[in-house]
Amino acid sequence: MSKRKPLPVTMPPHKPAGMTLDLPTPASPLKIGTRGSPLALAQAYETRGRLAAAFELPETAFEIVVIKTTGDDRAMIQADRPLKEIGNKGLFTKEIEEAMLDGRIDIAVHSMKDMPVAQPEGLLLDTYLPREDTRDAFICHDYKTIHDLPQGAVVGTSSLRRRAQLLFRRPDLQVVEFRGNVQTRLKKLSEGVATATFLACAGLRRMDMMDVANQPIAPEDMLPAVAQGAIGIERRADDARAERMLAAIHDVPTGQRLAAERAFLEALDGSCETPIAALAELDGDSLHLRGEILKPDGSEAHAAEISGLIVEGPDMGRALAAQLLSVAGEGFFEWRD
Ligand SMILES: NCc1[nH]cc(CCC(=O)O)c1CC(=O)O
Repeated sequence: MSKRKPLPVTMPPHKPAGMTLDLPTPASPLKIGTRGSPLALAQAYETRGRLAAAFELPETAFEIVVIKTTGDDRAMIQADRPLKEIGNKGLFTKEIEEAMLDGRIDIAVHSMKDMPVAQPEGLLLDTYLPREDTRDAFICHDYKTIHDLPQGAVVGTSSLRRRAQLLFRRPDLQVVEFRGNVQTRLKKLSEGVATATFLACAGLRRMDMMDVANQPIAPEDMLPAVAQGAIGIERRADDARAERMLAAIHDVPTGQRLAAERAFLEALDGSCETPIAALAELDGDSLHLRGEILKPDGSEAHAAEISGLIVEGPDMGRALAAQLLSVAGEGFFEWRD
């Protein structure tokens, strides 16, 4: 009986002839594009850390390139002006995607909940890091839950979804615009501009601010935004190096969940102007999807859920959207232009 000699551990993985992996080096780094907010930077560092670990590269083989977007421009974004008036399509992504198409950056790191369902020609957004906590947190110094807030209390949020969900439960409350990054909003809260606000647990965790998120809200009480808690990494469709590198850090379960949630969003033709919530969860080989649509003033809300095989996720997303649209009836989206 002949035994095969085990391969020496130092032997490089088999590569077909002519296909070099062409990894980045400090002299020729992989350029990671990101916005400059503390949360965006934390997400870019996490991406860099995972890529460096997967390919045993030093951090200097990567360059973080901060890109200012229209959405970050303080003069453009006056605190009291609704984002939809400024034209929110690509507000936080346009300049980053242009930089990628120009080759100034190789990949871009995004919060998936801020990303439209379709990307510009030539770009792909199909890599996701393992999803964080998907819940919203109730941020309030004096009260534990929405229901404990006094009559007429002021709540700050710039999220149409959170505003609608809140007013659906507590029509007496007053909602004020709370623009800016997480730190800015927390500052406004401590200055007394509002009694309470909401922030995603995921963002707080990624910035090591879990003490702030001490009042997480169950999805039964506030269904999160589509893709909340997921980081996505975008690349040029023709960049073979980026494709191979990102494949090594992609989280398949997160991709399956987002496929169902984003199909739901797409079927509703959702944008930042539409209060839409959805959450997919996996259990073995099945997927459970919950969805909700609301009127912006919280006067009406419709929720439904669906279960099936993971592979049917996108179909379930579309089916759930169709079901909610038929329940809501024609005219539900009438306020939309
Ligand atoms: N729109 C801003 C935004 N985009 C993603 C997150 C949090 C992180 C995430 O949900 O992945 C936040 C801030 C917040 O909602 O508290």
